[in-house]
Amino acid sequence: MDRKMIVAGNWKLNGDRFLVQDFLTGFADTSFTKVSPILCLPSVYLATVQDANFALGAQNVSEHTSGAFTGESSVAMLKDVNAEYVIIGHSERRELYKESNQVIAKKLSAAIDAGLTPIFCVGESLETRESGAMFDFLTDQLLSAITEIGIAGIDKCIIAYEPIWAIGTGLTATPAQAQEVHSFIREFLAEYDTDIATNTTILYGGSVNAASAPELFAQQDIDGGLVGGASLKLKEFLEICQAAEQRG
Ligand SMILES: O=C[C@H](O)COP(=O)(O)O
Repeated sequence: MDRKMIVAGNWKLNGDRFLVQDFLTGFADTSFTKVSPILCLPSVYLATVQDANFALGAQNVSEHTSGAFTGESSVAMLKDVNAEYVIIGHSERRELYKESNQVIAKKLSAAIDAGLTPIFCVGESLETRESGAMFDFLTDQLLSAITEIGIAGIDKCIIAYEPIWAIGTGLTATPAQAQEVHSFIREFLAEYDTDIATNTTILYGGSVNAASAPELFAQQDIDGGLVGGASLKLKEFLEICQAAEQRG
């Protein structure tokens, strides 16, 4: 098995340059060896980060390379400002900006072609879970990506399972609920390639905090977290990284 633990913070539309500076200072003396911390900042702050003890990610990217697409950033632009990762398919992008599985697949393709690592998000609503259609829904999300980028493309992604009902609600999936879906995702990938299934990093996201992280990260198929609200609090985010370091 070749999976490194990852803790990725997603600041969403939060933070300012002072908070960026606090994180640069707060991480300066850290020396994580088993976990890779990533911060997905609002894109305007990416270029302000130098010599960080964490990797940089963006929260979105255009599927287009250039042109009349007001407000968008291309993969090349993100690379220009040293982003190595980009969140693609977050449920907020799917819901609020109507990003379809097809558009998300094209974004994955653009990112991979440029050498950016996508953090590819999948996850169901409570309604879908309770209707019994959860695994079919997740299969559709995964399948549309594989159709575009192939299983070799998935090998270049980090997958994040984020049940929509657990995002920003304080309702964390239980470790068993999260493990069940992570295991399902790995089994789904194994139908294509067992090595890729074994080696793909799958993060859990949805109200992860310092208290819930150790038990979540102890699950066999959970390789870290995609952390929203708690990634804005330096001390707590460091504690979450530490929990992943101890599991790793
Ligand atoms: O990208 C992060 C997720 O949406 C989780 O956010 P949250 O930790 O605030 O629930």
